[in-house]
Amino acid sequence: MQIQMADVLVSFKDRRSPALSNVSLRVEESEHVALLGPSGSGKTTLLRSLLGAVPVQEGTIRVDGLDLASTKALRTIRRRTGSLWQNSCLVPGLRAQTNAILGTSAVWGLREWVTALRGAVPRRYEERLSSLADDQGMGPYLRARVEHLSGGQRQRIAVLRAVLPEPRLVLADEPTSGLDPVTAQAAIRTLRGVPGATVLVTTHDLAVARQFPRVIALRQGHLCFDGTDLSDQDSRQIYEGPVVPA
Ligand SMILES: Nc1ncnc2c1ncn2[C@@H]1O[C@H](COP(=O)(O)OP(=O)(O)OP(=O)(O)O)[C@@H](O)[C@H]1O
Repeated sequence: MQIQMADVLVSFKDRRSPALSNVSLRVEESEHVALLGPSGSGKTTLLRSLLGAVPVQEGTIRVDGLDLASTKALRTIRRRTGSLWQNSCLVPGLRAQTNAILGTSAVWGLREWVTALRGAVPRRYEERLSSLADDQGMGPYLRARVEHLSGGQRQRIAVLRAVLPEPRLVLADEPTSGLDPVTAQAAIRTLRGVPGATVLVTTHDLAVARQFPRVIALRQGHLCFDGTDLSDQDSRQIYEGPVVPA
């Protein structure tokens, strides 16, 4: 899906400075973008704004040409998006595999609900889930209850949940936090493996960001970098330099 943000301002109540200031950017269909920036610079807010989850006081956001100011457009975009957030909320008491398929529930029929409620995986997702889980090293844990998984294992189940419906937009907020380098690599591969999807991933890991064809950075709510190659000097500027909007 194509994303167009024009002069977006997001300001939270009781905050001195806006979380996003005058942000304009365009991301093309199928583009894969890493979003960098110091803690509190507005990365999560930017992702959330694409799902209408934060108050946008000024500017416009269009996803797939649809203006997110419309509730109907928002519903459409949310249906086509797979997302993963920090402290990804998995449903306790359910198996990992049930959590992993939950993102597909909008299209389940009665038989699939019954299968899922029994803790099994509806047939049409079995093969894809098993192959994605194996790639994440999660095959042996699919039948475990999520509260018996480690933080990193839960994170990987959240990755599976985000991509299983084959969304057209993938939004992932720090998907590699808490993962070892090999597992982090697998998580990024899975998130970027949805055919044709536009992918936006926030990260604090420069090595992860450098794997993406495009990197965008925020500093105190302003866009401060947008490019294809992130040099060491660029990264120093993003984290330590003065706030100069791109
Ligand atoms: N719901 C909210 N209410 C009030 N302030 C908020 C809210 N969400 C975010 N903020 C503020 O907006 C600013 C940007 O936050 P955001 O979570 O987008 O940053 P971030 O770049 O994702 O940070 P991190 O890397 O630490 O996750 C911060 O100053 C934060 O305190």
